[in-house]
Amino acid sequence: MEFFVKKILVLHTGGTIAMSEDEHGAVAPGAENPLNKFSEAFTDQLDLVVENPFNLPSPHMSPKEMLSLAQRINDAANNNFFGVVITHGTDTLEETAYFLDLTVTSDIPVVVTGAMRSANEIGSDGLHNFQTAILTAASDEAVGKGVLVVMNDEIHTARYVTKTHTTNVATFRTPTFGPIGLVFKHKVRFFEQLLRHTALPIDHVCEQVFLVKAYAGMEPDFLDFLASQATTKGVVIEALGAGNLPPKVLPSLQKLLDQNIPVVLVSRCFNGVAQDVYDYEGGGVQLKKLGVTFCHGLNGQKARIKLLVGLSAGLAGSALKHFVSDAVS
Ligand SMILES: NC(=O)C[C@H](N)C(=O)O
Repeated sequence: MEFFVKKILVLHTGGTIAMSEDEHGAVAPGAENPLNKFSEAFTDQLDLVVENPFNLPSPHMSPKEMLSLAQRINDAANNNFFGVVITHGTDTLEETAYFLDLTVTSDIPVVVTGAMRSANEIGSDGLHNFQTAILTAASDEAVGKGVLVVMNDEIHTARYVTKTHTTNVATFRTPTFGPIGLVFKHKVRFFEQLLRHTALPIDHVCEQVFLVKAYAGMEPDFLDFLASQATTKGVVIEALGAGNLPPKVLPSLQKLLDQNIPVVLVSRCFNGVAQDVYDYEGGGVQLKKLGVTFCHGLNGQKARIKLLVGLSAGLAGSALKHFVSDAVS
């Protein structure tokens, strides 16, 4: 029987996993990504093709870079790659991972990973995460699971995972649902499966989609400002509790909706799903009647990515509402 060597595309994009610490403890990128030294590590079992599309701290990442990654992955899927590993800074990793989840049209495993400690720090987690991400991307069970985030021996879905700690290596968690698999010493095990959605291929990104967090005593100024800007394409609001807002902002929401600017609501709570439960002034029942779209199950930054992808794909009106409101669609 012919021995089939799986071809894995590795895309290094920067972040702490590609950085080192200096003698004063400051962490920064160097001229060479330290992970490039380890590309040979799996060559007898896998054919690793390594590319360095950019070397950015992830706060420098934007939907334009995310789109170029999606295009490269779609291209790789058509060229006999079994899977893809992306190394990425952790600050915005969940946004890139979810963007790819929504826009990569193939079923091949796509695994995003990063590190909380840079390459030369004691207890550095980069190489281990890189290795387990490769193991996952090469596993037959990862096919058709959507984009995955592998960190600290856990496998999370791009749709629900979030960064929960500023520095701890166990920072990536999936509130409400939990991880869907684990990486054992030499094996990948899945325990759950996500309801899949159909990806939306896009060829450009419309970036003027804003994210606003609600708080006690919120004044309408910021939403009014967004409503006054001709460039505003959409607004996501992290609302209070089950999905409520201070009454003072209702006229600003009306101004946005009157201009057909979609307003999407999620909860600022760490767990749970925004719903139209309360019928007091500013409560979810009234917000829904006003025309606000409730996004079920995503956090604010991911609802923003979903709205941005929907708008970039040309969706509008009820089609956009349906796409954004259901995390599964
Ligand atoms: N751990 C990390 O990667 C954090 C870093 N600031 C980044 O996202 O690029």
